[in-house]
Amino acid sequence: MIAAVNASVGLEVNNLRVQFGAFVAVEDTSFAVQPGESFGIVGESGSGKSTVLRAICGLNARTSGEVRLIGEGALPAPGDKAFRRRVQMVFQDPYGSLHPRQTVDRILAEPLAIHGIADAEARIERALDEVGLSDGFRFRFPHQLSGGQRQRIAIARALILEPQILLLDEPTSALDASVQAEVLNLLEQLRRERGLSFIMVSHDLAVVTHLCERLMVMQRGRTVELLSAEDLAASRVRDDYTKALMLASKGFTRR
Ligand SMILES: Nc1ncnc2c1ncn2[C@@H]1O[C@H](COP(=O)(O)OP(=O)(O)OP(=O)(O)O)[C@@H](O)[C@H]1O
Repeated sequence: MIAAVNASVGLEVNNLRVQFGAFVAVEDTSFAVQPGESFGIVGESGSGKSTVLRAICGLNARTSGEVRLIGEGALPAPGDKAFRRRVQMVFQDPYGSLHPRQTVDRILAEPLAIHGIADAEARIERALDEVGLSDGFRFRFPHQLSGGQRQRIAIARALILEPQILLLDEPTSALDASVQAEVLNLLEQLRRERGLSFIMVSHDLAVVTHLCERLMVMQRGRTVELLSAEDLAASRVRDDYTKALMLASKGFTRR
């Protein structure tokens, strides 16, 4: 396993607003994720959670507001190639996000080629090892993997550039309960070992509180409240919408 080589880096979002045509999907959204922190974004479908993650990566066309890294030393701005290397995204549906006609080997080599990194062999081997898959998986296609294995490959692809922040968009929602727990535990282990910061989106409070220390609740593109996982577990919740989400999340318990 690799120890964290760089100090942890966090991220701040100020007054984010994202518009699709006349529709405002996200507005007045501000939050800060401290270096090494695990931060969750929850809300029902369509509340704007994924749009916030995509905005951080610069993937939405009409976006205003500020996104910046926080931590020691000179840090790259969004739009810089170095920012994209430090901030990596893991998508909800690994079947959709992994190229169906590429072997694992090529899937993992691609980001290295884009960023001009030479020691592909060693990095691929290490990334597979870190997500608990042996070298024997290197030449399989996505359809030759289980759902949990596909998600592990998607995580390995995100890790291969040694980022400092992972943006996780419903990383376990396509998996059944036991595999979901395995992948969440793997993510938590990687976060601790690498000193990563996480921003994780989910509609499921049980999943978010398994992994996150603080969270933001969103409804119709706006922040309902910011609270700690402890507050949530102790039902120190102000807003009725958050209370309704708690009721809807069966099996919601603090880890
Ligand atoms: N490219 C786009 N063009 C137009 N509207 C969009 C686009 N992307 C998202 N939206 C709209 O913005 C709103 C927020 O979408 P978003 O995907 O961020 O929600 P979400 O909370 O992540 O939902 P889910 O949990 O279902 O993924 C939705 O009403 C969606 O239809």
